[in-house]
Amino acid sequence: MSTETKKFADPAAVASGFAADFADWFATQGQEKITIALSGGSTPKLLFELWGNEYAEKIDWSRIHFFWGDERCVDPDDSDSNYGVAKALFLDKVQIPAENVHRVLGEADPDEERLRYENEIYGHVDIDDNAVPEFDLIILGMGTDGHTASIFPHQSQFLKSPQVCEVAIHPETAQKRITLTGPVLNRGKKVAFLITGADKADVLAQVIKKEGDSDNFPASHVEATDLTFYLDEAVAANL
Ligand SMILES: O=C1O[C@H](COP(=O)(O)O)[C@@H](O)[C@H](O)[C@H]1O
Repeated sequence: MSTETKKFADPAAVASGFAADFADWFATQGQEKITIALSGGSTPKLLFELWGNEYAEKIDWSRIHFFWGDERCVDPDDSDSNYGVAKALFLDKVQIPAENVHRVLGEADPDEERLRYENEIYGHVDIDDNAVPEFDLIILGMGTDGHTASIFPHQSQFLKSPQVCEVAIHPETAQKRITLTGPVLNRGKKVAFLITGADKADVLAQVIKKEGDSDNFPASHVEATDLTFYLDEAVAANL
């Protein structure tokens, strides 16, 4: 297992640093089809803008199949939709076949969609001996409460769920979400956290140092074999 921490001056530098590493990693991938789970929220927006502009012609996007680590149960054109954000900033700007974009149907019944999405994942992603999907790359974020994907502290049972996806509930808004579970996050062949902002510095230090309340933060339970934290100076202040 290798865990690396990379620090950058600000959120824009985090996005550029990750995008550059991503391009290098992509160049080493021999397989025709590459499976990637994207994160949502505010942090990856700068990355999506870079991919949609500077990297539009630099990557053969047609080899990539995109999935989502989590999605809010809203219409795809709702401003809360993780898919909607990626589509507007990036997917609409690059040459990628529509069939390579595997969005969670946020507008569907969550319990039915959880199962449909699991099948969609099984149709494209390698699995291990225990039928756990192994994405080539999973990009994650972390909330101020230590949640990752949509595994929140009050639903930490999803960290060990035998399912591929679960229906999560946001602790404050009660918004339903579909999330990949802990075993799937941990089986990602490569996992990258992009985390920025002073308001997450305290929690991040506990997550990385495995101190304090770290056990209660879902992000601290991601233990993939190839794990990298891309951080800005503000969030890395207490490391
Ligand atoms: O709700 C979510 O939160 C986390 C962190 O988001 P951020 O806005 O603090 O960057 C994100 O990773 C997840 O995908 C998203 O749905």
